[in-house]
Amino acid sequence: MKLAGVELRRIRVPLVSPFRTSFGTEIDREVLLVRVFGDDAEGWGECVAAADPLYSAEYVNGAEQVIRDFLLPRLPAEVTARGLGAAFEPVRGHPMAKAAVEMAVLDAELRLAGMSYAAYLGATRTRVPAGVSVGIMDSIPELLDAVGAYLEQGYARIKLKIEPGWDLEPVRAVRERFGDILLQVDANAAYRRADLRHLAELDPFGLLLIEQPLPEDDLLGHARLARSLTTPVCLDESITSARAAADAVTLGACSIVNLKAGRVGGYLEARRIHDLCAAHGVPVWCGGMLETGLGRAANLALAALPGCTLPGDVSASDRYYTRDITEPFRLEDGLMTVPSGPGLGVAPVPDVLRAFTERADVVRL
Ligand SMILES: CSCC[C@@H](NC(=O)CCC(=O)O)C(=O)O
Ligand SMILES: [Mg+2]
Repeated sequence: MKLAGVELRRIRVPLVSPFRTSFGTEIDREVLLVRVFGDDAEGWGECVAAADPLYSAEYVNGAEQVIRDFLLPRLPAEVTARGLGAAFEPVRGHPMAKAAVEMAVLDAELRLAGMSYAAYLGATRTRVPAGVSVGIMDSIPELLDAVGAYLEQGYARIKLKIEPGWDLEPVRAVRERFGDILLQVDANAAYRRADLRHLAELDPFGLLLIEQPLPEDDLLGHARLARSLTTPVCLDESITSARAAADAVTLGACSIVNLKAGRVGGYLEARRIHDLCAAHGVPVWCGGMLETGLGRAANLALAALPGCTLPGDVSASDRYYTRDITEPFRLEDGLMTVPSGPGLGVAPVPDVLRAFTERADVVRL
């Protein structure tokens, strides 16, 4: 399709409560939205890079600059989402920036074609079970209250953020209070090879998986850990592309993969990782980056692919936001409905978007 321009919009959305991980605490989300428009369509993309480069090397101000200065000048006159991989290839790295542009172009294309993200990606379900990510808390009682409330709401799986000093005790407390619920942990690379014996003490708790215990570039450390654990190792930050996924699985560094479009450069690469893992019997599930309803819509389409056999971090809008910029996604009977409208199937609510907007400008092409 022919694009006339791209709007870059920065919004700030408060979180319902602080979200603490091993790499820091977020109290609000500074989000970069990308809106592409042409004579016959528009499409929305959400950049998942946070304000600070703590989850990975990207950060929202940097992503915005990379999009302005290096990606938009490379947009071909006739643009397709499939063609962006080659167009953006000369730009090294910056997968979250690239993913945001691709997401917007794909949305515009699919709205024009009257096809949903779910249909395009190959979703096989119209509703998916939702897992929820629970941050590090100040006390065990506070954690148990939060987990109890999420289970009350119907979440199918609990994921606990852990770090050295907050791992065995919270897992034990949740197991003792709530029994054999689906339970997993995510360390966001907080441990080191010296901690392998300590991490093996998680085995008795029957966790679904332990997510990214070691640094993203330590595949051999994860392979050594995987050989010493009964708990499956899942990788997140390490899986930066389909090739990285193939290498991690071949090396035995993981037996489960967290799918995140922003981390791998877009939903097309995420689909390729899904297909590769499915072909080798490696379960995948859709991870999250505290997306607004725009990214949530695309993630639900991804979560509905056949290889996504574990509940994803695809929680309802109110897990993070009192007001989402789209109509809120709700959890019903423990399930999230996959949008079925053209493209993302959702769009920002204008007056809510205006209320959260800090600045916006259009880059004419
Ligand atoms: C700010 S933490 C974002 C990355 C984290 N994401 C989550 O824990 C799930 C977030 C969500 O529910 O969107 C992860 O490493 O998997
Ligand atoms: Mg993770």
